[in-house]
Amino acid sequence: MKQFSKLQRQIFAITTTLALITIVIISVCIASLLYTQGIDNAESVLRNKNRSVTTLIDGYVAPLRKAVEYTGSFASGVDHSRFREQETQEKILSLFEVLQNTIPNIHYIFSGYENGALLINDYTPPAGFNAVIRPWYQAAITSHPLISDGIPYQDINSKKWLVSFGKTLLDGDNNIVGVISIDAGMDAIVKALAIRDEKYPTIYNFVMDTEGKILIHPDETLPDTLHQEIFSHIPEKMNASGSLSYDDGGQKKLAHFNRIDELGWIVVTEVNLSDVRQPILETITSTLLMIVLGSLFTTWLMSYILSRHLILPLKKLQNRVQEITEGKDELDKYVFPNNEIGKISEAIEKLTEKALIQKNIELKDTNALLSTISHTDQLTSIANRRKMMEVLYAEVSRFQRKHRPFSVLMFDIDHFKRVNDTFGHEVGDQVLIELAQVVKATIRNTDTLGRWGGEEFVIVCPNTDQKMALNIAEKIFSAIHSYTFPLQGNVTVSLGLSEFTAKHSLESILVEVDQKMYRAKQAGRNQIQFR
Ligand SMILES: Nc1nc2c(ncn2[C@@H]2O[C@H](COP(=O)(O)OP(=O)(O)OP(=O)(O)O)[C@@H](O)[C@H]2O)c(=O)[nH]1
Repeated sequence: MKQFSKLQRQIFAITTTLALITIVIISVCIASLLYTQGIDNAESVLRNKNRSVTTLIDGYVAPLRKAVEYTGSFASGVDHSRFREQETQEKILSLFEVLQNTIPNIHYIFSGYENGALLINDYTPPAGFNAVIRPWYQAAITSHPLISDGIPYQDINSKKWLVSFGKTLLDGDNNIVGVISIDAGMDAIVKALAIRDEKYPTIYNFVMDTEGKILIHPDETLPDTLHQEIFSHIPEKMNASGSLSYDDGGQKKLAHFNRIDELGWIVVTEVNLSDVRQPILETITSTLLMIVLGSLFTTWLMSYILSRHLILPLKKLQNRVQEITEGKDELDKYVFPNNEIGKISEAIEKLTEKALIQKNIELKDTNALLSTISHTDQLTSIANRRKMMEVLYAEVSRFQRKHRPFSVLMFDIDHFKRVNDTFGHEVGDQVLIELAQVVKATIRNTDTLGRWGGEEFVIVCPNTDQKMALNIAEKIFSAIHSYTFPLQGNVTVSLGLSEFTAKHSLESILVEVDQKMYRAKQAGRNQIQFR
């Protein structure tokens, strides 16, 4: 699994926290905005529906009321005060017929008179019929001189819902002689009220009168009942229209009403609040979901971009520094970005390289010093026994590969114990130092002089056969003899030498020169043994 760096986790934590805070703030704002908008929208739907139903009812009723006005006026050419005359009755009935045929919604058009008589086409009133006591007659009298409010009623025979408008008929002296009335079918109105809405399935319309009595309702069992719940919420000082919310037996409702004053009707359009809230909550949920997903994606994208621009160069820098310190030849191919981080990274990279080069130089110097120390005799500053072994090993190898001759000389100061005993150890040391310098000055640069131990010395001479070695030994002898040491004067040495041959090994030639040196001692010291 991919390991995230600490910086990546911190960037992710910061961006996520900021995103969550933003999500919460935006969510609350958007949720309240959407809720308010949703309710406004529902109110606007209610208002529009209510208005269209009201307009439809208005349009439906207006010609009927006009017909009532026209029929009852002298403009129709009928004098209703002469209703008892046969000729007038025929005139009235033929006018009714014309109106019934031209205005589509008229179910019945009829007139009643103060003597109880009824004038109507295609209907025979039952025996003893008295127009004056009929509700439509009384309503028109009550509303005089205006047209009576539209009163819905169910026809006994057809069971159809009808609405009735009536108006008083006057003689020349403005005395009431009867009532003209039109009954119109309410099918179209009931149909308009019953139209459903796809978005809000519980929307419906109904009509009630100014006392809260339901006049027309899609549920045909309800007319003639009181609707106290909504009526109590409609403002007493009656506005032409308005919105309200109320509690209808535990069901919260949102409603809009419109008054049709000339009918005394209130058209109400209402909907269950839960029905309105449902789509709002769905919109809020889906919107918030999109916001959350969008924000989380943006957060991830921000983290990714920040990581690419901030963390990747730093990681590469870390790798590069590691590679430099590990001394890798081929460095990562990554090119740092052209920004502050890239510039800092390049500077650190250069600094690391510089520091490493400096360290390497110091290390080389230290190693060289260590090598010198480990190969140098502390007292005389010439090669020590370890160095001489290395030189010998190298010469033996070269001899074996290239058959290049070389010789080994070993010498020891004669009676050195006496020097120490007579003049002290420090003088002895000084003799060793000076002797080494004298010998070193005598031999070639290519020859290596080393202290083998105590007062014993070894010289390895490359490209030197036995004869040449003897020559060197004699030069050394002559140099030592001619050197005068400050306190003890002259010293002598006993020397053994051998040329390395194919029969020798590194160990055997050392044993051999040591034995020759011993023989020189035995033979009286201050001499060279080469056989
Ligand atoms: N001052 C000093 N003396 C040393 C050092 N190394 C060895 N010696 C002395 O060298 C002397 C060697 O004595 P011996 O082995 O008896 O040899 P010698 O007295 O030189 O006699 P021959 O070799 O037989 O001629 C001893 O007294 C050692 O203490 C050193 O580094 N400094």
